[in-house]
Amino acid sequence: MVFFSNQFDAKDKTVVVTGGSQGLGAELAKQLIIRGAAKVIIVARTESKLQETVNYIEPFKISDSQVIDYATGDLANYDTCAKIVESLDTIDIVFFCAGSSVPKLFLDLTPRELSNGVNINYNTALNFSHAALSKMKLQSPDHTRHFIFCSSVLAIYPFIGYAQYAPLKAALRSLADIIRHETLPYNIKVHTVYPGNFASEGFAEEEKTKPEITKQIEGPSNAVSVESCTNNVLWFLDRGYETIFTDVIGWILSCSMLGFSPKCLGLVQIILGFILSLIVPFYVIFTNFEIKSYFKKLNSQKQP
Ligand SMILES: NC(=O)C1=CN([C@@H]2O[C@H](COP(=O)(O)OP(=O)(O)OC[C@H]3O[C@@H](n4cnc5c(N)ncnc54)[C@H](OP(=O)(O)O)[C@@H]3O)[C@@H](O)[C@H]2O)C=CC1
Ligand SMILES: CCCCCCCCCCCCCCCC(=O)[C@@H](N)CO
Repeated sequence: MVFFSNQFDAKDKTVVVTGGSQGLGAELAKQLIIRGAAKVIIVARTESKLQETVNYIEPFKISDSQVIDYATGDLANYDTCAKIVESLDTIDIVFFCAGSSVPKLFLDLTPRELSNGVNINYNTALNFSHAALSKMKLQSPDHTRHFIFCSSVLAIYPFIGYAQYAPLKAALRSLADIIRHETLPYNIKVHTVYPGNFASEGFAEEEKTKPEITKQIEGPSNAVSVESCTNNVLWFLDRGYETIFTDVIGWILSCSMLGFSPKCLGLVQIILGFILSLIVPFYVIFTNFEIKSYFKKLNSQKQP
């Protein structure tokens, strides 16, 4: 399947993009309009930003019959998800892009930041996928529909600074794997994207609180542009991949944790997985050493 193009047909389809007011979601919405989607609905909490993005995408329409619209609401709330789904005639494709992280040391996070992490990164996808699937189940499965979950490389390698975020992205991997089973009768294909860093508005926000040690560890994942990240996602969707990475480092790290999820160049991953399993223990010793030095430095700065 993987070797044939056009496995992802957005033409004349109705697409919902959660978190579509900025970053990856907004760029995906634009590309889907360019690809001839009949209707693209972007969803987020801030109405002014949604209006701005709709105005930005409008000129990219390739036909007057296309619709780019928005819905406002907090998708961590189930009733909001249900209302948005109810307002649509049909749904063919959902991109679950809502998500954001506050990178800090665990004990520096406030209780509100902790619960926001769960709500924004997990509950938005949990609730909206449930509400959307309840509707899509009743539609005729005469063409392939798609769910695309946006996880993170951090679901594969979680490390210091991301306690508020990475565990929820790992939960998304699990949720997507389960929904992939449960949608088999409905001709809905489930994809999970594991992006590395990309330079969105959300990423710029993250950088403000990100501890030095976190920046140090994620050094090999340089932020790519939002456009390049979006193009990579669409390239792999077109070729039918269910597990998608947006940079090479993410794909390499994934070899250390293959499990039951669909593979991406599986045979090479298995071989690389073996090699990685020999290297990783040394990498862990090195990283632990770096983390201890970081805390020593922090403590010496605190005590004058
Ligand atoms: N940028 C990066 O480096 C990486 C990002 N990712 C993931 O990719 C996805 C897209 O990232 P990015 O483009 O950076 O995201 P941004 O932070 O730039 O945008 C997040 C979007 O989600 C919306 N959103 C947040 N909370 C809610 C909510 N409760 N209900 C509805 N909408 C919500 C925001 O709008 P509003 O606040 O108005 O609701 C905004 O539209 C996210 O899931 C992110 O975790 C993964 C790996 C790397
Ligand atoms: C042999 C072992 C080699 C190990 C190399 C380690 C490289 C680590 C790369 C981590 C990339 C993290 C990207 C985070 C993206 C994200 O989700 C945030 N921007 C939050 O949104």
